[in-house]
Amino acid sequence: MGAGHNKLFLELSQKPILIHTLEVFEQDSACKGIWLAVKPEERAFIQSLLVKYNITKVKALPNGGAERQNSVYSCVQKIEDGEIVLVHDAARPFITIPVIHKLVEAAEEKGAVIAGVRAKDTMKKVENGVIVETVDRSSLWMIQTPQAFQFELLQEAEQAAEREHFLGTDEAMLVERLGQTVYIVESSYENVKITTKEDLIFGEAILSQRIGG
Ligand SMILES: Nc1ccn([C@@H]2O[C@H](COP(=O)(O)OP(=O)(O)OP(=O)(O)O)[C@@H](O)[C@H]2O)c(=O)n1
Ligand SMILES: C[C@](O)(CO)[C@H](O)COP(=O)(O)O
Repeated sequence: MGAGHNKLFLELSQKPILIHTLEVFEQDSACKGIWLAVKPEERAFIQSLLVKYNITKVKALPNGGAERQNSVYSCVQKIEDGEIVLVHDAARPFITIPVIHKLVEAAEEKGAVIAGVRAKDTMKKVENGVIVETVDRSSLWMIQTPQAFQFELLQEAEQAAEREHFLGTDEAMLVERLGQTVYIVESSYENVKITTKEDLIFGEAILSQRIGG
């Protein structure tokens, strides 16, 4: 993003991205608690934001790690018990309560369910600037968060990955390694991960359309 500081503090419609994300879970009456991994040097500022925006469901703010998976592990260690746990990127502020509920309902039945959308573009595998394969996109999905799991399954998957020094790019990979089936719930193309500057423009457009409509 090149923001010079944590991109999650950048504002969309005069509110930090982090707060947009937290507000969705705050407003979801089915959400019993939020565990938020933070950089130690940002903890006090984040606590002040939670007070300012009246975010009340945060149960703990453990230290995050070098990689996303390490941060998730810190949070999972702090959760004492639970039924369904959702892992969500703070950088995906446009998640909606209906998608969250679809995930939770499916996870209650199936154990492991993740959000995703179908690939829209033609997909090719490229090596050293050369096309090596055109991949059949009919079975390709772009994976998002939330990723929802029965708590004990996520705990087991996280502990196994930690023990075996396996680093994945999402939680489903850790559960797949256990031989467990992971299911998909169709989400929305609006649930983007704010990654580059253009995503801020998409984000403002999504918000103005939601407020306007
Ligand atoms: N060490 C890390 C890195 C990322 N995340 C979480 O993972 C999400 C998705 O990661 P992303 O934003 O893509 O990665 P960053 O490394 O934070 O950002 P960037 O790629 O823009 O530098 C972040 O919103 C944050 O919630 C985390 O908890 N711990
Ligand atoms: C979990 C994720 O958001 C699914 O798309 C993504 O894999 C996170 O990856 P990042 O490299 O940490 O952004």
